[in-house]
Amino acid sequence: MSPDFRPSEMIRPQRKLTGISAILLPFTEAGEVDWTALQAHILRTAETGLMPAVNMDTGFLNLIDEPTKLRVLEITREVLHGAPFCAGAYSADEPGAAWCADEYLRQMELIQQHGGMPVIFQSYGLTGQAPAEIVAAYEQLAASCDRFLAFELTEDLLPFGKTYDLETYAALLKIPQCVGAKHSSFRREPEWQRLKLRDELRPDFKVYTGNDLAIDMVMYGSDYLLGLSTFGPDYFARRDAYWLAGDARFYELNDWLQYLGMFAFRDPSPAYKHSAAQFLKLRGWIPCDNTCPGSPTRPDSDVPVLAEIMQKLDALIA
Ligand SMILES: N[C@@H](CC=O)C(=O)O
Repeated sequence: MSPDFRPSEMIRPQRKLTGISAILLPFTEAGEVDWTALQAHILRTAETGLMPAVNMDTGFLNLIDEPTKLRVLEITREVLHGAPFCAGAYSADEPGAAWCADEYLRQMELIQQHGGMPVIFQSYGLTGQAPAEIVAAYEQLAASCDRFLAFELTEDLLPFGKTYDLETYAALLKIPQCVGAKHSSFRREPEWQRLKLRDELRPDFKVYTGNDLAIDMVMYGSDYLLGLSTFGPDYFARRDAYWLAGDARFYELNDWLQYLGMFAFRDPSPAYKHSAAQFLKLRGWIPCDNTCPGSPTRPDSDVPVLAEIMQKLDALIA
């Protein structure tokens, strides 16, 4: 395993990208989940060719209760009619908690029963362990399913997130059921290192960038599982088509999507979910831009900025 790499030599032109989109859970004026809008957004996302990922950070997985999680899975199964999707498996806990395999296994079973592929959402109990124990935890979960995705999340978004050391990542690559991993450190270098390691050890393994601040990581060999794509699965689908075709229009579309990402994921970054609601309301896709109770908000003064970006993006895909 070598940490040496030249990003310019890693560029993979005209590659078919796999896009997974972490779906925003929309809310009504009364602070309830807007199930109708959720259903429409899952369907809209799948119709663009992106795979929906529900019950992720963008779906407020650590804030919603069990019946809500379950209803999200039911609606996703109903609306997709067998089309593939991913969903976060998570064991809610507190700092200092012990690893709780049983709850993860239960969540994974539920996701699979609904036709989804589990994404192992981190928790204090998982990431608070020593590296060897973290690997053993993933191996334990792997025994219960055919396919799952691992997920490294930045602490900027959730306090129990963790970026593993490269040895731990290499051990994940050796778990056959772990078919990919979302990398959301929000830094390029560890993702380039993971791509290099992937190419050396297991070329079929998917590195999904979760870096909403560097969505061009797809140029270097990453696929993506982004929250930003929930703002505009249609924009992302077009960008990906341009990359596959070697069309120069990829770059300007990517630039404007990145401007949207930089704006929406600025400090405090967890408020990006409110930005997403503001943007989806501007698009006419949800009737209310309330975010999940308990989640941080953006000011109303963001809306004209988002509107300008939306107009530019709409023009670019017209
Ligand atoms: N969009 C992600 C968070 C950022 O990487 C998610 O929903 O999990």
